[in-house]
Amino acid sequence: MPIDPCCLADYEALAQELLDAGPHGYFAGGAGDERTLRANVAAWGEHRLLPRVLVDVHDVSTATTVLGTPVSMPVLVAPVALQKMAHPDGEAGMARAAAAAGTIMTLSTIATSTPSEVATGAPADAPRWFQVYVLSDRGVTRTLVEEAEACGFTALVLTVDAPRAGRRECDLRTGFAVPEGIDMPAVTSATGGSAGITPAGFFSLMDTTLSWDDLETFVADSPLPVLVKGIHHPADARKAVERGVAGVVVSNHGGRQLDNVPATADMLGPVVDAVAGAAEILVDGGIRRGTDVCAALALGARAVLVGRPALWGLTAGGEAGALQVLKLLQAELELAMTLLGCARVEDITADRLA
Ligand SMILES: Cc1cc2nc3c(=O)[nH]c(=O)nc-3n(C[C@H](O)[C@H](O)[C@H](O)COP(=O)(O)O)c2cc1C
Ligand SMILES: CCCCCCC(=O)C(=O)O
Repeated sequence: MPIDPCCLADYEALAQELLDAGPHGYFAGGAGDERTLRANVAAWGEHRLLPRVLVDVHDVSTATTVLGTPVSMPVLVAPVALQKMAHPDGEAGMARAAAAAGTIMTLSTIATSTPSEVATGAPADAPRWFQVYVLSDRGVTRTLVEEAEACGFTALVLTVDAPRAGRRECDLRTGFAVPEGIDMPAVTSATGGSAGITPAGFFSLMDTTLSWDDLETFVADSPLPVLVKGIHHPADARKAVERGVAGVVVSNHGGRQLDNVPATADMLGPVVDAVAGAAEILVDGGIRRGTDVCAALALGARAVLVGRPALWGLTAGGEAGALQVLKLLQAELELAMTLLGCARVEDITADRLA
């Protein structure tokens, strides 16, 4: 790595230097005018933290549990497609990094490795989640989910905010399409090959009839706990909980789907209130600092997920780079907790927000 990165923005700059314009635009870009993409980052900074002093912080721990699984910190790795396009270590490298950091990695349906490749390429006992896109060819989706279940993945994350691709103008400008030599097994199963496919082309494979009844059936039939990802509206969070989900991920897909929706920092509180403890609430979008994690927890999230930051680490240094990013976030979180007067994650409560 050319410079010694000391914050996530440094990894972002490194990744931009390393990637060609097409892949960089695909990874970094958002939808439309990218208002939501920018707002996601900015809004965490608007939730100011209010420390308590003279609290014993000689032994601060970032450890917690998510859906009952112990993790070293309330920071998980979000599902991100096409990781071998960032670095040859790909999703297996990301899974090893997450395992070494003591946290959970979520494998995308649109990964460049199958669930079994990731399971064999990373420590067997590390908890991993599988993200589900329901394609029109539901057989492809079913086969992947069954593979993930058989390989020991411990939860399913059903993404519901992407019946079509958002208007991703970076991709339109660069003419981004998946390069030769990068295979996405799910796409190859559905279409016979993945080279040359565009994001809009991929999303045209989605089952746009997906409904609340489908969610109910999916949850009822699943041997694994199900989280629903891409919830914006508090009433949808309640509907999901009524259908039995174990967790709700407040997410706008990193500002890549509908532009001009609120930042996730601003959607989180109303969802927490609507769910009222009936399921765990996670949030992603724009988390770039340990202080952002504190704000999310103070607003009621059980944990956060990071998408691009982990990907920038992977781009910059493969598995080791992704691990550095996760460790950096953990160190920032531990410092923020110390200065906030919170020795334990559960001490980060609403009264720590100004
Ligand atoms: C390049 C890229 C690919 C993504 N691929 C997926 C995906 O396959 N499935 C999914 O549910 N979300 C996907 N997401 C959304 C992320 O899971 C997550 O919601 C988002 O990245 C969080 O915002 P952040 O990047 O600011 O942390 C993707 C995001 C990016 C940036
Ligand atoms: C060309 C592959 C597109 C995969 C789409 C994955 C995704 O969710 C995203 O936001 O991008």
